[in-house]
Amino acid sequence: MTAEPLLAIRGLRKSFGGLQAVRGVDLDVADGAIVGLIGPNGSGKTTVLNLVTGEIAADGGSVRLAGQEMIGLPAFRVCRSRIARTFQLVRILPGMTTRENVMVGRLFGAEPTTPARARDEVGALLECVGLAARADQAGSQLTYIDQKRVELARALATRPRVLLLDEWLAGLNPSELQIGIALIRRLRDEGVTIVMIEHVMEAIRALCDHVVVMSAGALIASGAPDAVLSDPEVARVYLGEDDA
Ligand SMILES: Nc1ncnc2c1ncn2[C@@H]1O[C@H](COP(=O)(O)OP(=O)(O)OP(=O)(O)O)[C@@H](O)[C@H]1O
Repeated sequence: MTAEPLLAIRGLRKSFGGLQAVRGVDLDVADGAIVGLIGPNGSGKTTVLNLVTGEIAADGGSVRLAGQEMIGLPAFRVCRSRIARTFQLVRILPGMTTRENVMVGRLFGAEPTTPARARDEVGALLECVGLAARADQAGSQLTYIDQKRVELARALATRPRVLLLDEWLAGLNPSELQIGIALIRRLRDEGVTIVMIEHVMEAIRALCDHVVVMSAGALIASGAPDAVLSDPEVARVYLGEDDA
């Protein structure tokens, strides 16, 4: 752990009408860590990501990346500040090819470059996520899993320091899951700090240095994966809501 966390979330709040979706969340993410964000459906996990990335406006609180405040910035500025994400329900550009989708990240993220250079550079990312053979295929023709790979490559193309994954491993078969786990580990080893929302506990145990649990908009537990996943209160919120 470094003295200053790379990402420091304090008192983050968001209500939708009368529903308090996020009620005062504090979270430190150390540089180089993989942090797991778990909890039952509707507990507020994706809303935290939406607040961090500027996709929706917070009611209160602070999100600092290396000391720089993100709250109040539009989403594209958060991205250029080096926070990137994938979406729970994939959002690729279906009329563009795989390569063009990833180029969008390179052209509009941090340190944007020319289209010609972006075209050359994204080749390595397509290779990294296993999409080199489908570089020129239309996004609309890709399988769901390949669309998830496109989203990951596009996020990486923006050159993030912090990568937020929203159930990126969901829906993978057992061998794809092992490949996905190895890929996330490799990204961390290459210097990307990762926060991952995930229901696949095998992946949480395999990857995370630290796990935090949300229930009804609040953090109810945090710590090392084995300790958190054996916490009776954590089991209760999952099993009680039939949601593990
Ligand atoms: N834009 C919105 N407008 C109204 N309510 C919302 C909005 N976004 C989220 N919510 C509500 O806020 C609560 C938290 O939702 P959120 O998607 O953050 O949960 P989650 O923990 O990510 O769940 P899941 O695991 O199902 O993705 C839910 O009750 C949800 O219906």
